[in-house]
Amino acid sequence: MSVAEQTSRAEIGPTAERAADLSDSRPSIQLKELSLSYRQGGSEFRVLERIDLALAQDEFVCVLGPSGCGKSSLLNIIAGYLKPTGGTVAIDGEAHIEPTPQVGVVFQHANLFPWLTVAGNVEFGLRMAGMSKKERKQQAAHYIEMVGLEAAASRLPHQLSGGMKQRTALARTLATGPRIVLMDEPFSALDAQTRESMQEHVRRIWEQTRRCFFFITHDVDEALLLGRRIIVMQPNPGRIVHDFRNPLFPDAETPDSRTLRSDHTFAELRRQLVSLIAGG
Ligand SMILES: Nc1ncnc2c1ncn2[C@@H]1O[C@H](COP(=O)(O)OP(=O)(O)OP(=O)(O)O)[C@@H](O)[C@H]1O
Repeated sequence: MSVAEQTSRAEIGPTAERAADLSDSRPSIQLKELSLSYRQGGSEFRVLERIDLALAQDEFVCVLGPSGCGKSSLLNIIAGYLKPTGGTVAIDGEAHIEPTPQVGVVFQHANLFPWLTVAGNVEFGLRMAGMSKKERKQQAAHYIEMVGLEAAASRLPHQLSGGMKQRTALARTLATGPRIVLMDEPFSALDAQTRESMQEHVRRIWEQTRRCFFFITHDVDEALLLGRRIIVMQPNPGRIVHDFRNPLFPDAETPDSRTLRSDHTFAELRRQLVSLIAGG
């Protein structure tokens, strides 16, 4: 590849070049003119303003932005936990206003039931949904295997490492069959080595499931290594300032982290993203 080609590949385009518009897949989740404000004293504090976003059913989207730009608020609205002040959220054209099994969430902390084993935690939502014992055991075993925890299925949460707890949380969320999986900085409490291994797990799981993953992170490297599409937000009020396809994934192939990091464009994309997040 020529230097000119490498440079253009590393250029982050303007917001106008919406990644969603370039997508072949039909949108699964659609946010239109979304806004969120809180009343503080006598005045209004605008957290999110005019967010328009279409998420396709098989995308891996990473959301980056400085602290306080409204990333978690946006995720909580998509999850149905928070009601926007304005605008709409729709799943397959249907208004989405409250939590539904179609939207799964993985938080920074796994929040497992301490009295249930890994298998018990993964089965819990399935039991609540009325699935038969045999079926939910099979379903849970499938997802426990997917996250690589077969050998730990009968352990209690206090017998698990941080990474294992997060893998259990991911299996629990995936087992309920959501259309979209929202993840709010799921690896930020983990050490660097565990974090890298979790990134490989998530990348492989996305490959296998091809569901929409909406992944919030503060870590530019993490976004570049995982996100096929990257969204950058800015605060005051929180809005999307960039939304682009990650040029490190030019096709359907999913190279591993080492290959991606050694790509000529990785460092340049990283530099541009750090500058964008800093408001450059
Ligand atoms: N219940 C609330 N009342 C008033 N302001 C709130 C409330 N919840 C959030 N905010 C404000 O909304 C803004 C966005 O918060 P949010 O947690 O969504 O940001 P964030 O980008 O996820 O931040 P971080 O990266 O630090 O987690 C912040 O300024 C926060 O103080």
